[in-house]
Amino acid sequence: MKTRPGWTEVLTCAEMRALEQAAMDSGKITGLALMEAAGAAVARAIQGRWPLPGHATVLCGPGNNGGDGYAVAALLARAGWQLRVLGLDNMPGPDAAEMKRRWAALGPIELLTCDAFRAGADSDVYVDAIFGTGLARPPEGELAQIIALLGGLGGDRACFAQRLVAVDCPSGLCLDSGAHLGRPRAGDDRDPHARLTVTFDSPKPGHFLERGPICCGELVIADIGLRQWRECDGRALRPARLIAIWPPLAVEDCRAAIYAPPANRLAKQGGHKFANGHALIVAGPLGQGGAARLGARAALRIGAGLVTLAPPKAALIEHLGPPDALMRRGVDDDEALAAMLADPRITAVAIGPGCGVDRAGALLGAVLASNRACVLDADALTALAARGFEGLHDRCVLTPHGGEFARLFPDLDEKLNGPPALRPPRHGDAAHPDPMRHMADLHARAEAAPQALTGRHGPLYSKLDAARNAAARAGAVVLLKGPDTVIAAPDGQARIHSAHDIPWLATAGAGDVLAGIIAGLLARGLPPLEAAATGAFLHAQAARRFGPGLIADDLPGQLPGVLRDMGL
Ligand SMILES: NC(=O)C1=CN([C@@H]2O[C@H](COP(=O)(O)OP(=O)(O)OC[C@H]3O[C@@H](n4cnc5c(N)ncnc54)[C@H](O)[C@@H]3O)[C@@H](O)[C@H]2O)[C@@H](O)CC1
Ligand SMILES: Nc1ncnc2c1ncn2[C@@H]1O[C@H](COP(=O)(O)OP(=O)(O)O)[C@@H](O)[C@H]1O
Ligand SMILES: [K+]
Repeated sequence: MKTRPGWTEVLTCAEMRALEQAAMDSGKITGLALMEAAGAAVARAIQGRWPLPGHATVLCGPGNNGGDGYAVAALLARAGWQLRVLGLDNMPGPDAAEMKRRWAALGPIELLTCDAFRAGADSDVYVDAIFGTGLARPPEGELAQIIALLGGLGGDRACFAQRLVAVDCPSGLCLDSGAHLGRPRAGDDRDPHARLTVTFDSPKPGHFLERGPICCGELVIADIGLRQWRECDGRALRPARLIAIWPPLAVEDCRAAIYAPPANRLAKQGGHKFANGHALIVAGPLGQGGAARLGARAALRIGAGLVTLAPPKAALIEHLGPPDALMRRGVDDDEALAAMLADPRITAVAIGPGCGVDRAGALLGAVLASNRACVLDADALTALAARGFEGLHDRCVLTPHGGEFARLFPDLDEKLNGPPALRPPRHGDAAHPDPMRHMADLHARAEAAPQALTGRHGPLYSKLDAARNAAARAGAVVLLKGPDTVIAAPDGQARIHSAHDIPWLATAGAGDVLAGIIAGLLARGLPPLEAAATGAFLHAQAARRFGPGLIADDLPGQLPGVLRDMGL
């Protein structure tokens, strides 16, 4: 999946509806104008990729997504394309009905059935405008079969994949979760794969989560004129609570995050190496030191002023090799660790990689009691699951992969990975009687009670819901790994980092490097959410820069190049 560069605010489907409604209720823009803008954006995207007019088949569903489809058909026809339009005989809302009427003045509408779809001549482009953000339950009957046909059922998926343009999303995809309603969460062969997906105003979580990046193809985010309703005196009306960071965070964001002098005690240290913080990486017993060394090397490379590796004394001998910049100090028990952490110049701790569950369990109390910014990974997470969350605080970053997440939050994992249960619609999911007020309410509620918004979700429980619930329960930042890494803070703020483009990052030890990068950034004084999000991004950039064949040892060495590429 490709998107335009820069960080991008993400809106849930309910928030998108509220925004659209607020704009329309202002009286300054109509729903029809928004739909015209949406149709024009899709037509432009098609013409940009297929410059010569050809044959297009447009499949229009029962709602406004279908309305967009009729608008696209009319624009392409006027540009010289040969159109075949299939639609339903329902009565859509007024804007979609107007678009349908406008198309009907230009050409016929065949009934959208499997037989009709199959019977038609081959097209250069297929436009999927069946369902968008309004999908509320699994597609059934004819429409489900047509969606399966688009997915290549009974034929060659490639037959459509390169020619399928999705309006907002490939139909059947839930744009709040990235899963397909009514189908296995892991996906199957019937998921339509688009070459191109054009979405409006902002991406939705489902474009980045689970099956979304695989099924959406290239993602185009089209401005349809809603910006001014998201801003008030230059401020976002709604705080940026959910941000996607794929591909690059804007370089400026990254620069600010990494090199702006942190407004904390570190600044008092002037240009001294301590101004860049001191990270302590706890290591494990003899023969298991590699993971912690990977993390320590990464913490050094990302710019922590000092990094100390702390194995048991008996294992010090294992760490005699490079890097020479790394300091080593034996730490045998919690008392020794507490004594070490009495030094206020140690600004962050990472514990877990290669630590051993028993040692991690024995040392965890001292780490948490020190109240330091810390990363809890690997064995520390297993120990935490056994010990309970007491002592966690809002400067802790937990970095579980799926298995560790299941140990820590079994009920949330069950909701995420168990049989999908559709939720009933909730307050705020439907149009609000006073949408302008509704947007202002969203803003106020987010500031006053941050958890209020995190309960707003789509029909399926998503990875975003799971990470947010976990962070709220733990009272710490949770970074839930995977090709779609979700980072959530206890106050409901979240980031999604999509790494679907770098499957080679899933290699032994990559997580240890990530823990080290985050520890290094925490040591430098970044707030936990930013350290985790920026760390996930830089980690992935290192993997992108190296390319296939990557082993975890290669990642720290790529970091200077990553920073240089960003002009840092
Ligand atoms: N929200 C916005 O700001 C804009 C939305 N636009 C378009 O409008 C779309 C959303 O429109 P709608 O809310 O009408 O939703 P959709 O067009 O996605 O479809 C929902 C319609 O299908 C029905 N439906 C839902 N699940 C179904 C199922 N499983 N089987 C059969 N029928 C089902 C619903 O009752 C509703 O009528 C967006 O995806 C986008 O394409 C654009 O026109 C521009 C602006
Ligand atoms: N399919 C994938 N594509 C890209 N990145 C992935 C994929 N699966 C996992 N990752 C990333 O690879 C890293 C693996 O970390 P982890 O599971 O802790 O491995 P380890 O314990 O071996 O270090 C994480 O950063 C994770 O987000
Ligand atoms: K669609």
